[in-house]
Amino acid sequence: MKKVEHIGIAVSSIESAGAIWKTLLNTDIYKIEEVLTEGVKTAFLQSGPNKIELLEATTPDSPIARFLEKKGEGIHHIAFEVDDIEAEMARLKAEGFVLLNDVPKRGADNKLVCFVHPKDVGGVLVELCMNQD
Ligand SMILES: CC[C@@H](C(=O)O)C(=O)SCCNC(=O)CCNC(=O)[C@H](O)C(C)(C)COP(=O)(O)OP(=O)(O)OC[C@H]1O[C@@H](n2cnc3c(N)ncnc32)[C@H](O)[C@@H]1OP(=O)(O)O
Ligand SMILES: [Co+2]
Repeated sequence: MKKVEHIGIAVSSIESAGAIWKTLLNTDIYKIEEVLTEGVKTAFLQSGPNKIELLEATTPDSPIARFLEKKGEGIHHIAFEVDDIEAEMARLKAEGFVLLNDVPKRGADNKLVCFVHPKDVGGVLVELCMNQD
């Protein structure tokens, strides 16, 4: 794993949470993207080398909708950048981690992603992501 690529934050509304984060970080949202397969709308802000991903549910059965129902707004996942997602998935699987998708799937920002179950990481949902370009 190379570095933390982004921190994902579940929000009820990108409009209202975005306003808070824009003021906090003193920067604008530079990209808004909907990922239909995850049932989410994402908004990205950059703070120095760090990236914040705000996630709003777009469907009632989205992982973000379920998370908001159970836990409310807050940190949803930590994403790590990897060079070779399939190799990293194989390594983690061999180490006994439960992966939430068997093959890499399309994420936001032109990335391939895979999630590791939070029950295997002390209650933290981990995302692996790899640039597609
Ligand atoms: C935009 C694309 C991409 C990117 O490019 O960055 C994204 O970031 S997409 C982000 C949204 N997508 C996902 O989260 C996909 C992976 N998540 C899942 O597959 C599910 O959410 C889950 C983690 C398997 C949980 O689903 P499910 O079992 O159906 O939900 P429950 O509500 O029943 O939860 C079971 C259990 O897990 C705990 N949980 C759920 N989410 C999280 C979380 N984010 N962090 C920590 N723990 C989480 C939940 O509290 C339950 O625990 P118990 O109550 O103790 O059983
Ligand atoms: Co993410």
